[in-house]
Amino acid sequence: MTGQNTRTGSVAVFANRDEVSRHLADWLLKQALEKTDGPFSMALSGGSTPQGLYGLMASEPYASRFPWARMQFFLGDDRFLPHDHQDSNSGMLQRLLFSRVPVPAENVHLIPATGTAEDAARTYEAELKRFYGADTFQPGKPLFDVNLLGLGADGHTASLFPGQPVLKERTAWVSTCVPPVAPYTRLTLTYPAIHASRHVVFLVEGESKRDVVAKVRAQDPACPASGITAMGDLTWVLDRAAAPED
Ligand SMILES: O=C1O[C@H](COP(=O)(O)O)[C@@H](O)[C@H](O)[C@H]1O
Repeated sequence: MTGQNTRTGSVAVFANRDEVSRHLADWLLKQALEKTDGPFSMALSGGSTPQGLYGLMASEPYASRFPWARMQFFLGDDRFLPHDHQDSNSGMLQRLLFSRVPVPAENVHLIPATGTAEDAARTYEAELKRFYGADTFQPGKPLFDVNLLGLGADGHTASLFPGQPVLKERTAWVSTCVPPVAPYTRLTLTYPAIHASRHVVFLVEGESKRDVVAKVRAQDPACPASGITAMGDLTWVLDRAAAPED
């Protein structure tokens, strides 16, 4: 399965998870090194799928090659939990990546876990706006160079869950979401904030995701991931197990 469609994007399929991680680490390194006219900003996904990639980025030869001082890291979503909780995406990223590479602490922008979830959403949105330098998105000026997204078996991406009010959000950059089908209150980038990306990359692995990949690629409206668009390009990076048959 390969090909390009303006809305659903291009697809790259790799033999296994290690090859997926290696491809993405190489591609991210190239993107980061080529961006010399300003910081290289990324929104990172949580969950289990990207953990191999994060571990690889923190290992040699990648750890010595990434221009960490020029990289700015944000999260696409998190569970509203203390960062040292085992189910916190921030905690996972700290353990696997940020604590193992020389990225300046001020370049790591974790979603706050204090106050109310609503307070945390507003605080994170203000941080994104400070970084972006404006309160509204400007045409042709992405917020993120790369937005890495995962995909849940129910079609959620980031913490945009099926049937939730957050799917209708067109103004806020960050919102709360309380999915009835998944644990924890979530904070998530909204559709407009994800759209403001030079590259959106869906990273999906495993046979259990094959059907939902096919649904999203067919633009099934029941899957929140079907609503994802990008200012720039959208790419699917899959292992063979997750790739629908042609
Ligand atoms: O809840 C979440 O789920 C998705 C998918 O996670 P995975 O474990 O199936 O890879 C993830 O992309 C998101 O960041 C996370 O909070």
